[in-house]
Amino acid sequence: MQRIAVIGGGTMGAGIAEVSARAGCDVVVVEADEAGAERFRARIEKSLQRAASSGRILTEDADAAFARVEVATSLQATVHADLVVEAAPEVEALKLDLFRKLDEILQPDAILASNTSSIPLVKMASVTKRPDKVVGVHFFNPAPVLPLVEIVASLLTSDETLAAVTTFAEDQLGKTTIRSKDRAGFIVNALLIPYVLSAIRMMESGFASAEDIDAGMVQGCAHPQGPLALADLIGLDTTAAVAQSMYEEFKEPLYAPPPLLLRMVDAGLLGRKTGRGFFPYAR
Ligand SMILES: C[C@H](O)CC(=O)SCCNC(=O)CCNC(=O)[C@H](O)C(C)(C)COP(=O)(O)OP(=O)(O)OC[C@H]1O[C@@H](n2cnc3c(N)ncnc32)[C@H](O)[C@@H]1OP(=O)(O)O
Repeated sequence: MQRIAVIGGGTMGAGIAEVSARAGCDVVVVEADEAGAERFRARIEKSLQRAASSGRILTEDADAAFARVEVATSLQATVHADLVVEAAPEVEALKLDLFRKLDEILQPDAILASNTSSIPLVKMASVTKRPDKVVGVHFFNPAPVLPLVEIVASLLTSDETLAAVTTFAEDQLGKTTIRSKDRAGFIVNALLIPYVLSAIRMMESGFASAEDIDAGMVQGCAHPQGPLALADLIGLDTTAAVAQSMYEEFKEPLYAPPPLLLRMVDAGLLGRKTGRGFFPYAR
């Protein structure tokens, strides 16, 4: 697949655009407005510079990847895409609206994928006239670094669509794929989110400090970062949204977002992206 469109140039969208451009694809990123487009440009430029300065890619390859990425503020820019990856915020109404509009714009054989981590794919498929071409491709943050992509089939996804996105992720992007059924949280978040929520409850109850909880998992279990730093990386708004979707699907109390997490989201303490979450970050 050569022409890739990414909807949303936030943390995940920018990472997906970067890995696609580095793989030689022509990428168009659609942002809501010019300010969002500017933020996206700064984000991808910083990440490519980081990859080049650490020697992971050559400077000329980083420059070439940057040149392959175009930014637009209208969905119409996706008209020639072979594959669209929607990476908008985890808000169901927003995603359904995007899928409805994209379905009208795209060529009939284009695949419409979502990077959702928790919203049922079949709901997005059902608002289009191409439910067989709607599929989940779930990347992990930071997408340029982590090798995994979860491929999620809804009850209506065709085998051809699954094969096409698996080939794209594995052969073009060089990622490893795993397959999940269309259940809130899929494989990784179904395991990860209860762990992160347990750490938040542990802190909220005064059981241990944020520093000690994270040190416990980094020093005691060799995790690359502790659960609270990880929540800050994922974004506390995204963490709460994923937890809420999983809770709504399974009614399992362990999935319910704890009050501290909800209050931090209300306060705009969203983690790395706002400079403060469980820990402070230089911006
Ligand atoms: C909720 C969603 O639906 C699903 C999810 O995304 S769940 C979240 C999954 N993510 C994780 O679990 C992340 C776990 N943490 C990690 O892997 C590591 O801590 C980390 C990669 C974030 C940082 O690694 P660490 O060694 O502490 O820091 P650092 O040395 O700065 O970075 C390691 C490499 O990653 C790169 N990197 C780190 N953050 C990056 C970013 N945001 N963008 C691009 N590259 C990044 C660095 O350039 C560095 O590359 P190099 O070794 O070639 O120079």
